[in-house]
Amino acid sequence: MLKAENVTKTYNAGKKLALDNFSIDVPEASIYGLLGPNGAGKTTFIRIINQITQADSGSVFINGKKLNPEHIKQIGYMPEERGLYKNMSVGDQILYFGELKGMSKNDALSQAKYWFEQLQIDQWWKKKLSELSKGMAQKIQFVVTVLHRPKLLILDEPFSGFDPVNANLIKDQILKLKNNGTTIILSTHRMESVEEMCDYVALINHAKKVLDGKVFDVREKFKKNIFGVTLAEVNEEMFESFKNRFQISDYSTLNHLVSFDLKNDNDQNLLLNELMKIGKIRSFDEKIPSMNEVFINAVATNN
Ligand SMILES: Nc1ncnc2c1ncn2[C@@H]1O[C@H](COP(=O)(O)OP(=O)(O)OP(=O)(O)O)[C@@H](O)[C@H]1O
Repeated sequence: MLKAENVTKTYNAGKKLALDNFSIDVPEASIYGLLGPNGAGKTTFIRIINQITQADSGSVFINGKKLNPEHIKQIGYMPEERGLYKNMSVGDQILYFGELKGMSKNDALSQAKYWFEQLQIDQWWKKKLSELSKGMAQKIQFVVTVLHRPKLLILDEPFSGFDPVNANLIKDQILKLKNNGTTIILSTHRMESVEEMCDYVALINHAKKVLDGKVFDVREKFKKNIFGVTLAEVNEEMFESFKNRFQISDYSTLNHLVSFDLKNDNDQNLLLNELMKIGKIRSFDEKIPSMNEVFINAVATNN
């Protein structure tokens, strides 16, 4: 749905390179995580898509068409620094932003009604923004972002400021939007959200893309052939000899259970066979690195 080809952007008359030949492909109706350390270039890319700033070179396409001002109405952008008017009422604010996106008043009202029900905020219409808490205001910002039914939704840290219950509420709404065909770019530092929600990710470091792909494939790529094992009723003598033959790390004994991580360069079925002789197998699973580990690893190796 969105394609970026060799996008390069500099600031300060070319002295500061913020994006260096950045290319990605965002499939339709997917959630695409845009990750990277502070200052990597994520916001710069998002601003280019939103036409707040222009790339020095390279191109961005939406559904095969070169990015142009007509696309703005198809995009919903929730920036990290939220931009609502403190002294305006919630209702007026929503109608104003709806109008900016080309909606009729009636359409904006009926969409607002839908979202106010979904987010359980029916009583807030007449309140001033200054009367709302940070999390409450953020719900309004979310409504403003999705009101005009954008085909492309760009969310920058959408969960910051929400308590766990409201974060879940917003997460479910984002997943629902995706299931209904919206394409979503999610920029976040919360790796657990990436694991839970994203289909694809790209990681930017020092202005360059250092990896991209399906979340599952990216995690698989970083795995180190480590298996976690828990055994009960362990034969101590056999376990000692096993320990001397295989590489064991993170060993612990608790409530008659022995758990350890095992680096396995052998066939895993053979390994399981060996383990079965030592005790009763309670669990045996391959350790796939978390997105947090992938992030730290990828950034460390690309510094
Ligand atoms: N208007 C600007 N003028 C000069 N330099 C800028 C400007 N905006 C961003 N930069 C620089 O460009 C680089 C990329 O910044 P960007 O805001 O895109 O990073 P980011 O990945 O969004 O970071 P964060 O996770 O902290 O939000 C940084 O080194 C930043 O200092």
